[in-house]
Amino acid sequence: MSPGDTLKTLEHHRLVPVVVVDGAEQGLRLAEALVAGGLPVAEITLRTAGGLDAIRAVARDQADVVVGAGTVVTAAQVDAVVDAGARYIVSPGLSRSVVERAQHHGVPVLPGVATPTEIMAALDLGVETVKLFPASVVGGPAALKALAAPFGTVRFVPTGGVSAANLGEYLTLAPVLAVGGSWMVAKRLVDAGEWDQITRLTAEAVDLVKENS
Ligand SMILES: O=C(O)C(=O)C[C@H](O)[C@H](O)COP(=O)(O)O
Repeated sequence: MSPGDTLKTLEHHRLVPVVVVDGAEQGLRLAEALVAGGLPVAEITLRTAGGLDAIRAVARDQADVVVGAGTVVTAAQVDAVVDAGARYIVSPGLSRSVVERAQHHGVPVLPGVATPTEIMAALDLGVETVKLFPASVVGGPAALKALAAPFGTVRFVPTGGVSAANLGEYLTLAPVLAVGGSWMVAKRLVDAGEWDQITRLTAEAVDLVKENS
């Protein structure tokens, strides 16, 4: 899959579940639960020591799932997650070294931005799809609309505080490629092995995306 195709797949699903898992086994179970809910997409974060193993396991055993790496903050982590099979990289902020390392590997990178200056820095680096983070704290859909206005080519993936209650407000905005969020894959559900509940919440979210697209 080319870098452009990966972003097209995210745009097709319009929803990126932000996942925190302890390792390969939880990662695989969670990916199965997401697929069962109709969403073959996962951003597995490096917030846990087992995140990298989970990315590797899902990339190897569940090739239909478009697996990306989240919370990537160093160039060395970019190397590690690409080696593990991550197809896209998400970062909480904008780091030149992370972006350039991802570009070196030919893997799409979504740096986090919260200001016009950061959007311009992303454009300087040749990045036109960014994560708005933390979306609810910087002002939610109204902030996204205002930030996007001067930047006609930029697409956004608002993340942070997105939920079933407000995803429609984001998805109806043209510059929004997809939304990111953790509500359907909450860590407490993962730790409790509530895979059916995760599937149910995922299916509900997928339906909401359809209603709002
Ligand atoms: O870990 C990272 O790299 C992040 O960027 C943070 C996640 O995107 C948010 O934790 C998701 O936000 P919630 O849906 O409000 O939980």
